[in-house]
Amino acid sequence: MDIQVAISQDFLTSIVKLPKAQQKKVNQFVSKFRNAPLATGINYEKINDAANPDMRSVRIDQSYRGIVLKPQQGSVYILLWVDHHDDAYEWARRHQCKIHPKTGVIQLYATEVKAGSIHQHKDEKFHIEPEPIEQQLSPLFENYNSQQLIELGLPEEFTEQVKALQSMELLAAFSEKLPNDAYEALYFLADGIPYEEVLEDYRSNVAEDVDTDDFAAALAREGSKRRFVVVDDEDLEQMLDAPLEKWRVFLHPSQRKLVERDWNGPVRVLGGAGTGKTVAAIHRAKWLSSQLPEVSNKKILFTTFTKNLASDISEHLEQICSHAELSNIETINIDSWVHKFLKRNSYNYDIVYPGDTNPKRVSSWQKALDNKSASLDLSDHFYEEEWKLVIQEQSITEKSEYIRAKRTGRGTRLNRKERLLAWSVFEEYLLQLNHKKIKEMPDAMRDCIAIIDSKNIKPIYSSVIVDEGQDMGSQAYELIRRLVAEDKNDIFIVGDGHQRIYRNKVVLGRCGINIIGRSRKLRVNYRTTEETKQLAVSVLSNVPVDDLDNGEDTSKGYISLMHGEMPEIIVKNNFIEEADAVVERIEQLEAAGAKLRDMCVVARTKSIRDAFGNALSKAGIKTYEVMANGIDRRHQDGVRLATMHRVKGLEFQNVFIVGVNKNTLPLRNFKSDDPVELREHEMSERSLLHVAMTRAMRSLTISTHGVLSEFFRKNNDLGTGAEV
Ligand SMILES: Nc1ncnc2c1ncn2[C@@H]1O[C@H](COP(=O)(O)OP(=O)(O)OP(=O)(O)O)[C@@H](O)[C@H]1O
Repeated sequence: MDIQVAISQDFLTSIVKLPKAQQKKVNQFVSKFRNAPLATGINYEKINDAANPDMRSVRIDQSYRGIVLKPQQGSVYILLWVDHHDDAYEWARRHQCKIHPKTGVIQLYATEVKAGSIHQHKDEKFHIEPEPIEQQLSPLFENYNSQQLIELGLPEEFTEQVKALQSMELLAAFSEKLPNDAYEALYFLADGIPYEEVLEDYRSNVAEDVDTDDFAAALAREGSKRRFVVVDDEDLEQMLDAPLEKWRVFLHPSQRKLVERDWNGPVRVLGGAGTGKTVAAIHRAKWLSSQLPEVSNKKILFTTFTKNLASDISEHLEQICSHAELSNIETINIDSWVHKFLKRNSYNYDIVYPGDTNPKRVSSWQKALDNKSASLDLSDHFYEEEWKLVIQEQSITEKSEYIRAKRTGRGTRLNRKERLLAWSVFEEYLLQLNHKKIKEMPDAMRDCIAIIDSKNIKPIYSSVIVDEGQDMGSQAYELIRRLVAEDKNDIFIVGDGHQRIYRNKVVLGRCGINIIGRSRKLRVNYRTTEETKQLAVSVLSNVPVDDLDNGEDTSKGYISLMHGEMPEIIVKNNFIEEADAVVERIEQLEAAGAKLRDMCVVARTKSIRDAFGNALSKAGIKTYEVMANGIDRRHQDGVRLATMHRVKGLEFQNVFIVGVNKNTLPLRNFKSDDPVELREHEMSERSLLHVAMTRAMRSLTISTHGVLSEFFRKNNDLGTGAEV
C-alpha cells in the first residue's frame, strides 16, 4: 500500500514559533520523513495518556519532538505539531485528532475543558461575564436536537455544553475548544442561516457511511483539505519556505468548491471583507490556466479596478503558478487594459475620468456650467451627479434622449421643461470634450466595444476573472462580455457591495452576464479579528447593500475565526495631541516587535494624511506613501501612509485610521439639500470607512480630535426618498 505523508496547518504554525536554528532542523527532518517515514533513524515513541492513542512523538534533536498521528489502518502519517520535548508531549495530551463520524472530515481540536473554563481558561483572550440568572436568555440552539448538531460536524462530547450556550459571545468564547468547521456551522446557524443551507455546506461531499478509521479517504475530502495536505516533494519545499502563507495550500472548502471545476457560464462570488475572494480568484486563474492546452492562442485575463491591487495579484500568482501557467495569465487593471487596447488601435483622444482634476476636463466642465439656467435652482453638484449617473451612464448624446431618460434613484425630480433647460450644460460639455479631443473612461470603454465590433475582433481570452467586481461600472462589464465568448468558464467575478467606494452600481444581467444559478458566497473572514469585523460591520448598519445583480446582500453569517484586542478609539482635544497619541502607539508596537512597514496610517483626505506624515517624520518615524498607481515595495521600511481610497484590497498588521472627525466623515465636499444625494453620499462614505477598517489584520486604532464621526453612533437610519 502507498505510504501517504500529510502535514497539518498547525504543524507549519508550530514551526514558525521555533528558534531559527531549530526551524532548519525541523525542515531537514520533514524532508527525510516525507521520503521514508519508516526509516530506522525515526524514533517513534508512545505518549502516555495522549488524547489519541495513535499519536507518537518523533525525535527532531536532543530537545525537540514532533507529534505524528499514525492511524492503525492504512499507511498514513500525519505530522501534527512540533515543540520543545515537554511542550510537545503536553500538546499531545491536550489535542484530539479524529474523523468526524457524520461529515467525514478530519478534525483537530483542544480536548481539555475544565469546569467553568469558558470564564477562567488561562489562554482566554476576552472576558465574558455570565448573565445574571434572572435575565438569562434562552439557549441559542434550543430548536435543534443533539443529533442535528452532530450532523453539522459538532463532536459528540461537546453537545451538552453547546446546547447550554445562550449568546453569540458565549459561543465565541467556547470556539477555542471546537474544531473550526463545527464552530463555523454553529455560528451560521445561530446567526440565522437556515439549517438545511448550513448542512449542505458542511456535509456536502459525504454520501457514504463514514469509516472513522480510514484516514486516507478522509484526507481526500474537501473539508479536511482546509487543514491537512498530503505532500509531494515539490509542495513540501514551498510550504517549508513560507510556512505562514497558508492560503497557497489550505483553501476553505467553500473556496475550493469555486476553484477546481467547470462552470457552465458566468459565476459571481460575494463575501465580506477578508473572506478570501482574491485568494479564490487567484487559485481559479491557476486552475484555468492549467486546463489550457500546451500551445494555446487564448489567455486568461485577470482584471481588477486599481493598479496597485493588480500588481499585488501578479505577485501572488507568481507564488503559486508554474512558469507555463503564469505565461497564460494576463493581469492588468481594467483601465490600463483600455489604454493599451486603444493605443494599439491608434486612438486619438486623451482619457479622463468624470469629476477628475485633469485641467482640460475641468475647464470644459466650467464652460459647461456657464450655461446653467438661472431659472433652475440646481447646485453644481447636482449637475455633476446628473452627468455621471444619468447621462454618462446611459450614453446620452442628444436632447431628445435626455427628455426620455430614466432617472432611477435621483432625488430631485425634473419635468420636461426643466430637463430641456438643464440639457444646455450637458450639451456644452459634450461639445467641449469633442473639441478638446478628450474622452471620459466610460466612453473610452464604449469605443473599445465599437472597435471590437467594427473590426470583428474575435474574443482573445478563454476566461476573464474580475476582482473588486463591485467597483466596475456597466460599461466595464459590457466590455468584459465582448472579450470572452459565451461558453463554460467564461467569466468569474468576485466582489462585495459593502465595499463599493466608486458608486458604480451595476446589474450584471443587463450587461449580458447571466449568473443565475451560479452565485456563491464566502463567509469566513481570514484577515481581521472578530472584534474588528464587528465594529466595521456596525458602521454599515442600515446601509442597503446590493449583490451586483439587482438583489440584496447582507452581513448575516459572516464570521472571523481570530480574536484579538477590541479596536481602540482615541479622542483628543486637538491635532497635536492626536498625532502624539498615534506616534506613541506606533512606538509601543515597534518596541513590542512589530515592523513599521506592517503599519498603515489611513486618512479620509490627502491633507490629513500629509499632516500625519509630517508629525510622524518629526517624531523620527520613517514613512512610505501608498501611491495611487504604485507598487508597494515591501522591502522598504516605513509606516505606510494612505488615503482611504488607496487601501482598497490591501492589508496591514496594524491600521490607524486618523482624523475621524465629525466634519471629515462623512466628508462634506459639496452643497446639496437633496436627501437622496446626501444619503448616497453618506453610504459611500460609510463604505470607505468600512473598507479602511477591514484592512487591519491584528490591531485597529481609530483616532480623532474634537468630536468623533457620527458613524460610530449606533442605529443611524438613512431614510430614503428616491425618484423611481
Ligand atoms: N484559505 C485560506 N487560508 C489562509 N489564509 C487565507 C485563506 N484565504 C484567504 N486567506 C488570507 O485572508 C486574507 C484575506 O484574503 P483576500 O484578500 O483574498 O480576501 P478578500 O475577500 O479578497 O478581501 P477584501 O474584499 O477585503 O479585499 C489574506 O491575508 C489571505 O492571505
